[in-house]
Amino acid sequence: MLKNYRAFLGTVRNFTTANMSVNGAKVTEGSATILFNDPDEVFYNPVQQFNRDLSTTAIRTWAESRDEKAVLKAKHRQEIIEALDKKNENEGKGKSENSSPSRSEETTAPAENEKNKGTKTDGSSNVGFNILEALSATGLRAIRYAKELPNVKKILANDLLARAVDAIDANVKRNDVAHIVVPNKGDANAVMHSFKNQYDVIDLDPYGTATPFLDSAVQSVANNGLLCITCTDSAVLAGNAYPEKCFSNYGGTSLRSDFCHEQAVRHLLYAIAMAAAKYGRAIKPMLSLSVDFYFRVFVQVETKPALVKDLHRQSAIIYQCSGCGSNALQYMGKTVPGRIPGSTKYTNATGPPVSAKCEHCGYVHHVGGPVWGGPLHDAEFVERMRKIAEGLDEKTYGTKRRILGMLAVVAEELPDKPFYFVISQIASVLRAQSPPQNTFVSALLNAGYRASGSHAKSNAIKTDAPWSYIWDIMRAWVAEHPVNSSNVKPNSAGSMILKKECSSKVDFTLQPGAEFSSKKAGYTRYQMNPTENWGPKAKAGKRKIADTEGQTKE
Ligand SMILES: C[S@@+](CC[C@H](N)C(=O)[O-])C[C@H]1O[C@@H](n2cnc3c(N)ncnc32)[C@H](O)[C@@H]1O
Ligand SMILES: [Zn+2]
Repeated sequence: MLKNYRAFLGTVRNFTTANMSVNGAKVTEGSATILFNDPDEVFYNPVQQFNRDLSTTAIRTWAESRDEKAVLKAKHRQEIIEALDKKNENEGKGKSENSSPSRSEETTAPAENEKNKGTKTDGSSNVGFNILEALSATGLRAIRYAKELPNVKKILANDLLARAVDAIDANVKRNDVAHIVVPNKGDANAVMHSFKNQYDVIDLDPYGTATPFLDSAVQSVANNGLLCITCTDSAVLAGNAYPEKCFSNYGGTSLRSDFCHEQAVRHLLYAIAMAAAKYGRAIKPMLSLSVDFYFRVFVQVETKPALVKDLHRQSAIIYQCSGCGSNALQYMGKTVPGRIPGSTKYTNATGPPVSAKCEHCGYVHHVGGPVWGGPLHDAEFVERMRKIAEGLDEKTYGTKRRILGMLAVVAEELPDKPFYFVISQIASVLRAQSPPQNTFVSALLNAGYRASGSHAKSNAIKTDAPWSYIWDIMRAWVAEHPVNSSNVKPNSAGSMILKKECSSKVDFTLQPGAEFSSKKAGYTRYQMNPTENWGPKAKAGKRKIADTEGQTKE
C-alpha cells in the first residue's frame, strides 16, 4: 500500500499540468484542491481533467441558454400583459389580473414556474440550479462545479463508499463550499429514484458503463435538465470483440469499423433515448464526444411525448460491407404527411438500403445497431460553448486549447451524415497510394458534395456523396497513380472495385474549402495517447496509479 502511495506521488509530481499542482498528497485542479489520505482508497484520475474542464464549460453553456430562454419567456409574457392592459384601457375596462404593479421595475416570471423566479426584464437572471454528482469519489468535480459555475445553488455529491464520502466531506470543508456541496452516502440509483424530476443537472461518471444508471437518471432529471454521462467501456462500445455485450448493455450490436468511435457515441445516445422514451421524455444531444479512451455526452431531456415519436425515425441499423467497408443506414421509421393538412403520420420505413451482396465489391454485409441516427450536437449550444470557452482562464482550465480545438471540429461536422471513412483505409482496400486529404475533399466539393472532418478520428471524412462516387474518386486517382497489380488479389474487394469503370467525372482541382478551417486555427484537435498507462482507472484499491496529462499531436 505504502509503495503504491509513493509511486502515486512520484507519478503525479512528474506529470502535473499547467494548472494542476501537487504538494505531498494535495492535488489542485481547476479551482479545487483535494487531499488524499491514501490514493489507493479514493479515485483520482488526472487525465480526466479534460472531462471536468469540458463539463464545467458545458453546464455553464446549458445554464446560460436556459436563463436566456427564461428571460425571453418572461419578456414575452410581460408584453402580452401590457398589450392586454392597453386594450382594456382603450375599451374602458380595468387592468388585467396579471398586471404587475410597476412595469419599469424588476419583474418576476410566471409564478407557476418556480425556476423562473428571479428572471429580470433587463435580460439578466439569477435563476439558480441544482446538480447531482451521482458517483463523486473525491468530490473534486462537485467542488469545481461549486466554485466555477455561477448560479449553482446546491450540489449533492454522492458515492456508495463510506471512505469516498469521508473524503468528499473533508474536501468540501477544505474548499469552503459546504454551503453548496452536500456529501451523501448512497446508491446512485436509489438517490435518483427517490427524487424524480428534481435535478437540473445529473453527472454520471462511473467506472465502465453508465447503463445501469440510465433508467433512474432519465427519470430524476428535471424537465429540460441536462444529463452529463461518461462511459469508459470502449472495448465493448467501440471494439468488435463483444457485439453481444454491446447489444445487451446498449440495445445495439457493435461492428468492426473505422467509424467505431462515432458508433460508440451513437450506441450510448440510443440507450439514453430508449430509457427516456418509456417515460414520455425525449432527448436532445447538445454535445456528444469520443475522447481518448472514453465517451462523454451532454444531453437535454424534455418531457414531451409528441417528440418521443421521432425516436422511431431517428434510430437506425447499419449495414457495413465486409469487403470494402462501404456502409448504409436503415432507419426504423419515417414520417409522411397525414390526411389532415399539416399533420404528420409516423410509419414504417422501407428497405433494405443494400442488396444481399455489396454493389461495389460483391461481399456480404455485417449488421450493426440499432443506434441513434439523429444529430450528435446542437449547433447553437456548440457556438455558445465556444464563446464561453474562448473566455476561460487557461490557468484554471489547463485543457482550454483542447476544448477549443475539439469544439472547432465539432462545429464543422456535417450534422446530418452519421459516420465517416478514413482515406488511407479506403485506399488500402485497392492497395493504392493514399490521396492527400485536400485532393480527395476537393474532388467531393467539385462534384457538389459536402465534406467535413470528425472530432472522433483524425483524417476522417464525413460526406453526403454516395459510395459509388467515393469509389469513382479512387478509380480516377488510381488511373493517375497506378497500383501494383500483383498486390491486388483476384476476387478481393479491391480487385472487384477496380474492374469497374469510373462512371462519373472526377475533378481534383484544389478547392480552398478542402482544408478544414479548424485545422488552421492551431488548437489541439486530436490528442495522442501519451503513456502506456493512459486510460480509465480501475476501481479504488485495485490499481497502480500512473496516468498523466499528455502531449498533443496537432
Ligand atoms: C470513476 S469514479 C468517479 C470520479 C469522479 N466523478 C471524478 O470526476 O473524479 C466512480 C465512483 O463511483 C462510485 N460508485 C460505484 N458504484 C456506485 C453506485 N452504485 N452508487 C454510488 N456510487 C457508486 C465509486 O465508489 C467511485 O468513487
Ligand atoms: Zn463492398
